Amino acid sequence: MRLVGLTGGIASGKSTISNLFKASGIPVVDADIVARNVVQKGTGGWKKIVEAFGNDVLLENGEIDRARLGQIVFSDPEKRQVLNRLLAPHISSGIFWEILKLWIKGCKVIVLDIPLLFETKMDQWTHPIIVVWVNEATQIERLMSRDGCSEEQARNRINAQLALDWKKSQADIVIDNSGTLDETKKNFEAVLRKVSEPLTWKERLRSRDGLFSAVVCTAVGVLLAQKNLL
Ligand SMILES: CC(C)(COP(=O)(O)OP(=O)(O)OC[C@H]1O[C@@H](n2cnc3c(N)ncnc32)[C@H](O)[C@@H]1O)[C@@H](O)C(=O)NCCC(=O)NCCS
Ligand SMILES: Nc1ncnc2c1ncn2[C@@H]1O[C@H](COP(=O)(O)OP(=O)(O)OP(=O)(O)O)[C@@H](O)[C@H]1O
Repeated sequence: MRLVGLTGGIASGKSTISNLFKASGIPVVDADIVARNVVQKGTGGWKKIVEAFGNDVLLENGEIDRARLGQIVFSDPEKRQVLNRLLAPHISSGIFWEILKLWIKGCKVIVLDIPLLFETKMDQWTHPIIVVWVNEATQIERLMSRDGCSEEQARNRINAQLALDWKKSQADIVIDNSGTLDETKKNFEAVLRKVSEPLTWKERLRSRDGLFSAVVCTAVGVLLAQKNLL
């Protein structure tokens, strides 16, 4: 099994690229969706948030008021660290279960769309690592227009993550998404070819079928050896 890391900066275009992967038949685990599921009303993550941040971050229906919590944590690094620390175990185990489900199905290549791949050190589990990069002016412009936020709020969100240029320097593959969507789709074709290359031996052993073959071969080997010894 090949675990492809997909990351970048906020609003750099990760979801745009993960949609292209999905359209090409490659399954994607989306850490933002996992992070939303683990804080649904009544879950362990929800309880921890209410304990730490109080009822002020709840909507009338009891769900987390994401806009309110976002305002708090993106303007206060200490509170953001608290939130990160509380949710990290829930998010990583949620991602693990999603991978396990796809492994059981026999998927050989899985894309992990994780905005904080480097920040959470999950990069060590993925190869290759794809970084979706945009220049800063474009990133701010797209973030403001998508989320309807001010430039200051956009900069706060960008500064809550490691620098996108540094992430770019750590990437195996960089997708420059500063141009038009058509240009990005064209760049994506080469990336898809690279990601879909035949699995290495190690990756094959990590896949469901590879592990099954290894177990069968070992069992047959042991049986033959026992027969020869008798
Ligand atoms: C703060 C919250 C409530 C804001 O919710 P909101 O719906 O406005 O944003 P959403 O969840 O869609 O995230 C949008 C983007 O913000 C960035 N982001 C989210 N959380 C963080 C964080 N803790 N630090 C830095 N950037 C973050 C990511 O690039 C993400 O793609 C929410 O982002 C959250 O619960 N974050 C903590 C969980 C987390 O770490 N998520 C990232 C998964 S790796
Ligand atoms: N090449 C492009 N040209 C124009 N707009 C784009 C391009 N790529 C992405 N966008 C737009 O920019 C915004 C951010 O893109 P997207 O949601 O894919 O980023 P993201 O990295 O997944 O964001 P987040 O970190 O918040 O999850 C969206 O409104 C999207 O439609």
